[in-house]
Amino acid sequence: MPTVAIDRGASGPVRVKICGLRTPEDVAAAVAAGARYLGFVFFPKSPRHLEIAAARELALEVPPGVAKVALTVNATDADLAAICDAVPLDMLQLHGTETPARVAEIRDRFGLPVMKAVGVAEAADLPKIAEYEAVADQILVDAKPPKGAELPGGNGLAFDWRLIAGREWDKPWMLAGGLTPENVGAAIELTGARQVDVSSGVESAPGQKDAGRIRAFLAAAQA
Ligand SMILES: O=C(O)c1ccccc1N[C@@H]1O[C@H](COP(=O)(O)O)[C@@H](O)[C@H]1O
Repeated sequence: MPTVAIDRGASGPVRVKICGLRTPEDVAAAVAAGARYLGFVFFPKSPRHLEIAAARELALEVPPGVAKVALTVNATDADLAAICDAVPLDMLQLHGTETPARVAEIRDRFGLPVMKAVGVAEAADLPKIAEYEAVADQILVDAKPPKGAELPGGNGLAFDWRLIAGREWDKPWMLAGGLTPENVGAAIELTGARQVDVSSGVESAPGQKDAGRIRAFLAAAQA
């Protein structure tokens, strides 16, 4: 059963997702700092990739009330089944080119809330959000990766937040892409985001989380 409510987060502090956790120390630091979502990456090209057994061990350490999110990229049903069977999860984050129909299929088949990432670089990218709102439980509004990028996310790249300033969507949403302890306050102020997601911005090197930067990010997001 999911341990967190999925809503707009209108009341209370801004909710933070720390993504790409790889060690028990990472999990402990994110939980102690007050993260509401923890992301585990299942994408072998990523420096944050986890084997399923390792993710299971980490997920078992997460207290109730903190959502455990599996990030996948164009995963097959077999891949998803292997992850969902072994790892206690609260949500799937789909970060590839999954179509709205595929998102709906995954949501039905695996019985978990789904957050679909939508890449934004210009105003013409925004209508895609509405397409996915119809089938996903949450939308992750992320920076579109540069052409030819190895990773479809986790590149530490921000988009022009003015593109979504004051925008409202029907479904809960989260802001991502190049957020850091230094810029997250401005990003929240400009966009009105009530949920934010970070990976590279709380690392000392790719895949190496930094407990001090995790604390600083939470403090800045919730200031
Ligand atoms: O973090 C990764 O390695 C990753 C790999 C493949 C797809 C998405 C990935 N990360 C997600 O990307 C956004 C933004 O990350 P960043 O803060 O700009 O580094 C975030 O949602 C991560 O969950």
